Amino acid sequence: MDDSIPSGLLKEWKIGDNKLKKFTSVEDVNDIDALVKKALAYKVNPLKDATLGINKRIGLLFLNPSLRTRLSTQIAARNLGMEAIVFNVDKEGWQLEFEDGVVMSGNTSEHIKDAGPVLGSYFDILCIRTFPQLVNREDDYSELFINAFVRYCGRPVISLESATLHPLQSLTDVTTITEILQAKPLGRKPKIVLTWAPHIKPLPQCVANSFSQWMNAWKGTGEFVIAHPENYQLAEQFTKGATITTNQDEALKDADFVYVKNWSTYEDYGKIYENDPAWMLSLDKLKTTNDARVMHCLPVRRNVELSDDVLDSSHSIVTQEAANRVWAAQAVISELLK
Ligand SMILES: NCCC[C@H](NC(=O)CCC(=O)O)C(=O)O
Ligand SMILES: NC(=O)OP(=O)(O)O
Repeated sequence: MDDSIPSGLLKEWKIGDNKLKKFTSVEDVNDIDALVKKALAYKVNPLKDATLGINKRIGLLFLNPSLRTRLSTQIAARNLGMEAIVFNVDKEGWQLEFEDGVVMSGNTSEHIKDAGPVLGSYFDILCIRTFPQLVNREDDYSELFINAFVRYCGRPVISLESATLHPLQSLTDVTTITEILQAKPLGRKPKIVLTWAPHIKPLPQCVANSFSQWMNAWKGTGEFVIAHPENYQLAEQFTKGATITTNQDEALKDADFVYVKNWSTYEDYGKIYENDPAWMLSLDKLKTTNDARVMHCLPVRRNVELSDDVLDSSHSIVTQEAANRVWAAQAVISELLK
């Protein structure tokens, strides 16, 4: 499949100014398409702003594991001339406390109120990954960790996936869809389907929430459909505007893009109610689609969430999607550097 960007298009692109101050949600972005164009322009010419971040430092703090986010963000920063320092707080740092006013007589050794300003003195931009606990919905959905981080570090913050959202992933996803449609235009806006998939562990709702939020905000979305089993509805604040169904076959009809993701329950929070393998996308199910491209943020559990025959087929664009993480991160960092 040809996934290159037609070079003529690049000349016509006027890349707008997003005036980003932080990047924790689609709500921080004024113009999604401008950011996407910026990402695709970096893909064509990775080093076009190679000195923009010279003598600047970006700190990447991980409270949870990562492959793509950590590496692509470091590469993106390097392409802009920045020094990137990764800190695995969960393994190498003091255990951080994020709640205000607590008596710190338990496991946490350092408050974000103290660590935040210190980190802010070391770095020009700070990034953090903090998964949800999946125990108390109110706590997770208040985004306690990333909000405290934003509040106390005094620097522009990039979310590397928080308790409820994964905006760098979603920007990449919109970028990848745009890239594919530019290489092979449909002549109409695409039908995009987010489908739940089985998994063995209770997973965050972040990627699904975030994809829904971006799909609903993006002008390029034609029809956006979310398919999930009974009792797997996501938070309405992110899905409002989407068509929601429990009939996966119905959702898949004529789809141009199918985004596959597991999430745990939102209402009765953080549970697994359903693991019917019938929800796993197969080549057979893709027959009613418009030769759909299949997306997944990765990591993916093969033959649980997605079958080998789909992942290893030409439908799958998961590698292209993951590769594009670099350009999305580079677009965001460069906006924050301005
Ligand atoms: N950053 C991308 C996804 C991260 C996380 N997946 C996971 O934890 C998968 C773990 C596993 O399969 O063991 C999620 O769904 O939000
Ligand atoms: N998609 C994604 O965020 O991957 P990592 O968890 O490996 O960073």
